[in-house]
Amino acid sequence: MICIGLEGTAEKTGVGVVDSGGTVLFNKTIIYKPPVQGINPREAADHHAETFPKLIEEALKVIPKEKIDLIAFSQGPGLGPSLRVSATAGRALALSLKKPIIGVNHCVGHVEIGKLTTGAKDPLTLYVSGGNTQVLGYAGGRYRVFGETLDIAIGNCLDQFARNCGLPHPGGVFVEQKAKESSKKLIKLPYSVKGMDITFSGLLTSSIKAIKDKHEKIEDVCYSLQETAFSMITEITERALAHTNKPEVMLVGGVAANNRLREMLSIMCGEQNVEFHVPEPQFCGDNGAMIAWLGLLQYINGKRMDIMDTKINPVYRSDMVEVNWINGKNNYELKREIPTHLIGKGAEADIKKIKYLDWDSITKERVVKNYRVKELDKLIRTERTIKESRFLNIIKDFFISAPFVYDIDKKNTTITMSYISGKMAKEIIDGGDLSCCNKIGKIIGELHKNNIIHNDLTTSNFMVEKEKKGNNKVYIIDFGLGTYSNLIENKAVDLIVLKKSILSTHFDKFEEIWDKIIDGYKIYPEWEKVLKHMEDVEKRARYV
Ligand SMILES: C[C@@H](O)[C@H](NC(=O)OP(=O)(O)OC[C@H]1O[C@@H](n2cnc3c(N)ncnc32)[C@H](O)[C@@H]1O)C(=O)O
Ligand SMILES: Nc1ncnc2c1ncn2[C@@H]1O[C@H](COP(=O)(O)OP(=O)(O)OP(=O)(O)O)[C@@H](O)[C@H]1O
Ligand SMILES: [Fe+2]
Repeated sequence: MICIGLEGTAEKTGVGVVDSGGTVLFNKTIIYKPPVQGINPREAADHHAETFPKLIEEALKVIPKEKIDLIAFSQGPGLGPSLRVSATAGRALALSLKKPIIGVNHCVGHVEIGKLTTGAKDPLTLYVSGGNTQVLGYAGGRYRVFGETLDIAIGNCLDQFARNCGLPHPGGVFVEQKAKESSKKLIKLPYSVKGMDITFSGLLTSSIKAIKDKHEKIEDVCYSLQETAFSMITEITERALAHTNKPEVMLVGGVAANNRLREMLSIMCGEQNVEFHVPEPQFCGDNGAMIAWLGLLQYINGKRMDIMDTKINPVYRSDMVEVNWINGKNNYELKREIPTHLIGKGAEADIKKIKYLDWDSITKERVVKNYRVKELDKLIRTERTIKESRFLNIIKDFFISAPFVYDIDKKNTTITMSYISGKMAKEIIDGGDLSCCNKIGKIIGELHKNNIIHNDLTTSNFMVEKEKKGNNKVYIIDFGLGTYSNLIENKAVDLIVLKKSILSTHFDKFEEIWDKIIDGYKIYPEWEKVLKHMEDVEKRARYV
């Protein structure tokens, strides 16, 4: 079976032809370059209208039209005017060739072409492009979003920065070039990570200010912007890896072309002992082959679409797609392995069990992250070690259960603390016992009452110990990203980070878990305000 795929979600027009054996028979992309300002959606759509007929004709010269069995097009997400042209081109082609049509999700297309061309089987995928920044992994019939940007995409950040500084489009390419010419002076820019999620708008504003107000050299700002932004995305990928224990990482999307980002991820994967995959450049950015391949996967496994179903969807999320082409709970049973001398290995730290005096204890050592430049790495590890030990001490005043800090070694960024003999809440919940959820909510309510924001709330950061009476004692751990704030906004984001991690990890029991957590959270008198504000933040962001 042979499928022709039409890609036109933004400013690139792509046509690809793929057969059901996974051979790419044709793949060509033409990019519309806006003259000065950013992409004008109408002009991009005009570009598609002009370019699709030419590219389709070219493809059909290589693969005669009689051999085409299926037409696939990118249904979303993307810019409305662009999507409408690609859908119209798809429908016209399907009618004229009298063949079936299928609309596919662009983001999942990136993942599937990546798997096809790299051989990755069950990767945690970092998808970085002009419109999206997501950490995706397959679980229970869908690609789950473990982490994502809470504001703009990384590619958009690089493009907007470039535009503001007079560099051409696509900005990412020119930022990479300029960064190479830098004397490697690292300018301090906001490093904003919230658990497995991330934000870029503060980083964008500060980078532009560094040029315009502080008159820093553009090469040094490009270098610092790359080092900061890519360290942030590598960190959230590593955190999602520690959370999911996937055995492979794959990098896809237009920004995957960046050599420094590839280098960082490859170093991180080496240190986590998991495989790293990245497709060849033609399959990193938007392309027609990815649309054709995903169309084939869905069609062969029984998905059918009427013309009526081919309406575009500009906010089509990756986790909305029902995956009908992967069998079983997980298609690949291998898991990331933690070295035997450790009891835990998170995104930041190695956890070892030791005896301190006579007590069962652990050391949490924030190990050197070789993917980050040394000065940034040292700063982050030191800051977080100090913060974590402070918060662990402070919260004792509020009767919140957490490990006792016995010792801090700032030089080696290591904290010695009491050992909690229980299991992670994640495992307990996975086992069907939700009795810890209410207490989790209470702990968060107590923190927020005292204006403490955790910033990494996941079910891996709560531990549950069974007490003799059969009760559960719930502990909170891992305060390295914590901050003080009385802003409802920050409390809302704290809960959104938790909500999204539960949606991706405990998707089949989400409602039940969330209701119990919110029930507990109601000990915080302003809970209603926070929940209301969560809705506003969710509406404002692109992820709903
Ligand atoms: C929805 C869809 O239209 C959108 N597509 C998209 O963003 O095009 P894509 O080809 O995947 O990525 C383009 C982005 O990739 C960046 N880019 C390209 N080469 C780069 C490089 N060497 N370094 C950094 N960024 C680079 C560009 O600056 C631009 O922001 C998406 O996938 O989100
Ligand atoms: N005091 C403790 N007692 C027992 N086990 C612990 C303790 N602290 C941490 N662990 C185990 O080690 C794992 C990793 O710890 P922690 O979350 O503090 O590390 P991290 O590197 O900061 O994680 P993250 O990936 O969230 O950044 C925990 O999920 C837990 O299983
Ligand atoms: Fe894309």
